[in-house]
Amino acid sequence: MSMSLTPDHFRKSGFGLVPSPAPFLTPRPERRRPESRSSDLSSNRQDRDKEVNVQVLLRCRPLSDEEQRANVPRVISCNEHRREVTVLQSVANKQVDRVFSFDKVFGPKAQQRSIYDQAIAPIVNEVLDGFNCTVFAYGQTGTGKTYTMEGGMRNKGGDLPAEAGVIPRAVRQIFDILEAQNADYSMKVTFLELYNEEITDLLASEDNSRSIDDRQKRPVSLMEDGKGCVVLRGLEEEVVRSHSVFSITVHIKESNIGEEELIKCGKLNLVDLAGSENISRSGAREANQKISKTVLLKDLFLEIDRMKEDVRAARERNGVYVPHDRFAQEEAEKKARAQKIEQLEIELNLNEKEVDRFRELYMSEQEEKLEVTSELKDCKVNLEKSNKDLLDLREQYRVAISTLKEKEFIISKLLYSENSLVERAKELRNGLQSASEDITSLFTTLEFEVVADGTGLGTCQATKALESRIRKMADAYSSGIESLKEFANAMKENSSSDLEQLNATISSQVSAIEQLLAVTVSEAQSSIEDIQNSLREQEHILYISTQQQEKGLERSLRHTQVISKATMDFFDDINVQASKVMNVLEESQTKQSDWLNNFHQTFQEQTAREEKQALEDITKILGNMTSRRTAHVMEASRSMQGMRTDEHKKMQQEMSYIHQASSDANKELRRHAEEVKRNFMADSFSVAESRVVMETVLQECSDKVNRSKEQLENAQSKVSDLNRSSALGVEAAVREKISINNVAQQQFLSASSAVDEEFCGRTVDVMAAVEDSLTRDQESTKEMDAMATLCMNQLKTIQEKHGESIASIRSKADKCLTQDYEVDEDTSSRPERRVISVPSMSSIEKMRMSFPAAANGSVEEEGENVGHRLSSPSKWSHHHHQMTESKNPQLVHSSRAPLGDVN
Ligand SMILES: Nc1ncnc2c1ncn2[C@@H]1O[C@H](COP(=O)(O)OP(=O)(O)OP(=O)(O)O)[C@@H](O)[C@H]1O
Repeated sequence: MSMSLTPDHFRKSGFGLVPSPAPFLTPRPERRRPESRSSDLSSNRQDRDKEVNVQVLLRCRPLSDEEQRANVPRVISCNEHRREVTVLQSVANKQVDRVFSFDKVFGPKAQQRSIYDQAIAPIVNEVLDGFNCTVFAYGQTGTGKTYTMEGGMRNKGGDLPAEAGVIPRAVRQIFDILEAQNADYSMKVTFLELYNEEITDLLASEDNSRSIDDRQKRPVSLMEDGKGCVVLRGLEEEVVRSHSVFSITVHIKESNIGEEELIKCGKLNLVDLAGSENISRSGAREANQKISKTVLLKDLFLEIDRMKEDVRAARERNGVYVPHDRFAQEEAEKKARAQKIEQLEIELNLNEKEVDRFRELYMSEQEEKLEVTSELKDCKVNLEKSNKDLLDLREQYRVAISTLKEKEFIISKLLYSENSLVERAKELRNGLQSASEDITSLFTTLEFEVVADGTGLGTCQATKALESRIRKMADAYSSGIESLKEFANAMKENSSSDLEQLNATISSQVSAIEQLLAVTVSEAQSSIEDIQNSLREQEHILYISTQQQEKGLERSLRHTQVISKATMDFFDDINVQASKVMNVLEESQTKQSDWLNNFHQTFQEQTAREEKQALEDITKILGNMTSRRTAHVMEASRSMQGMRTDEHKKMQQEMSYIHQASSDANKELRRHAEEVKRNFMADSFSVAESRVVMETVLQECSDKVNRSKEQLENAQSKVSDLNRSSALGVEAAVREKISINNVAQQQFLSASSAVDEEFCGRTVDVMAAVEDSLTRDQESTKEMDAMATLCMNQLKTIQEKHGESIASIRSKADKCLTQDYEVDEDTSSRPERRVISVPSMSSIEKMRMSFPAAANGSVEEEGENVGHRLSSPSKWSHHHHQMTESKNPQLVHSSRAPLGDVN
């Protein structure tokens, strides 16, 4: 037997038994897959099934007890591993074997369970996945087709027996799987027999009697088989020619997607074909003997489908019944439904208008979005431009800052110099004041000296003091210049420090501006990012709302289509029913008209006959004729009443049909209307939601744009304020410093000019004093020269004339010197005073003036030296002392000990 898993209308599969010279069993090496042989069949099955829709499997039954007893030779050898069947043949004592390949080979030891698990269970799984599959058994009579498909049905306490075939196992597997999945399902089973080109529903109880009757009527020929046995030839052929089709249709509720219910529908046909050798042998299909078995099977399947369609149509026809009392109600419901449909159409129109409005709103929002995007782009461009301007301004600001730094440095230096100069000018002024006081005191002293002394010695001391004062003044002037230099340096340092301070202030302002700019830029960027995010969000929301609207539209369209289809079906049904009613009415009218015609004809014939008879016997027949007419009319009216009753019944039946159809349509319409209403409510709700969300998002977007605009304006105003304030601060500081510098400069100039004037005045005074002292010195020198000449003459005279009176002269000289010394003795501790207190030459000369003229020659010589020596009083005494010691030892000696020589 071979089992073929063949394609059905949509897909698959088959089964076949026993090798025979059939097209199925031709070697097909292209179907073999060596690489997949070793692997598990069940695991590879799905992959193969994707490519191969028809599989041919072979099952070889074991030899029966009878065959074993008869020692029937084996003619077939199965190789399950290689999936090959070898037909053993010996021709002329030569072994000529033929090898056939199949998709799967089951040997004699294969059990029902393993065959089912390997070959049928995957197909049942695919049926439960929603595919249509067919398994049919094909082979010669007695090869085990029925055993394989049905098997032993003996039940062992609820479990399937080991010999149970494909059909009970498939049913059991389907129930087990669906119950395990706790699925919501329905299963329909038909068991049809195709017998003598007629279909019999084996599960329909009322048809059994007829088929049994039909079969009982069939002639059976009783024949001898030549071996002493009797064969029921006719019965055998007819029985083996029957095909059986066991169909399982499964509807499984898959899941709900929204309002829709998904239902999987799968169908499994398990076909047990008639013995393959009997079709040609029976003679019933002589014309088809040459037809290939594929064509035959196709024929059979088409016929099976046709029969199934007939059965379904018959069932549907018989199942539709509309009671009369529901007709009026359904009519009313129909009207209400029509109104409802109108209302729904109006609502649908309104919905469509609303959808159009939403679409326009969406388009306008898209346009607004585009505008916002363009504004954002403009804003970006402006921002970039302002950033560029800001960079330029920053560069200019940096240049200005560097210039300011330079100027500030110079200003700080100048300020420091000015301060130092002022300080130094003050010190110098003090110095000059003290110097002037000193000079004043000096002049006072000088005047005093001049007044007190009146000689060249006081003038010399005054000159020395003047020189020392001038030196001091020069020192003070140089120190003042030094201090001025220091003051200038200090001013320079002060200027640099001030400039550095200014620089630090400006740099801090610059950094503050930069920070402010950075913060502003980051804020602007964050606001731009916020705007972009909100735009993206808006896009997303618009996209979602559009999708939802589209879904809602699709849903409403679908429901509208369903409603219109249902309405169309309903009106078609009504048309059909109306046409049926019209047919019935026409039929009844034609029947009535026929009957009336017949009646008229009969009436005319009878009237003619009666008229003829009436001529013969008017009085006798007239009464009979009247009674007969009355009876005839009564009969006609009765028959008409019966016909009308039938018609009324038919009409009632048709009206009940219509009522049923309209109630069904009404229900469906109501359901669809509710569904449409629900969908519409959901759509409107989602649209309102999306509108609210879009409005809020747009509001947020506009708020963000306004905020960013305000931030930008704030930043710009802050930057400008900062620039202005920094510029004003810098300008004010610079002006202040410049004014301070100017004031300091003025002060410095005035102080320096005052000091200069004072110094010049002092210098002029000193110079005048010096000149005065010089002239005085010259005059005193001249006087002293004259006096020295006079003294020298007198000394020469004194030396020449009188040496004796030296003692007296010495004593007198001692006395004079002692007196002079006493007069000129210095009371102060200063050495100058001691110098000044040295006895002057005039006093000596005055003393000499009292001596005779003999001593004048030696005095003249000495007087020249004394006159010269007077110009340098400090040296003079010393030189005079030496001279007296070297040139006139007597004089020196006498000067040291005047009284000694004299005595
Ligand atoms: N694999 C098997 N193991 C044991 N017995 C089997 C096997 N296959 C078939 N048989 C037996 O062989 C006999 C014939 O089988 P079956 O009636 O199923 O053949 P068939 O092909 O259906 O014949 P037909 O075409 O006349 O219907 C039966 O008695 C059955 O029990």
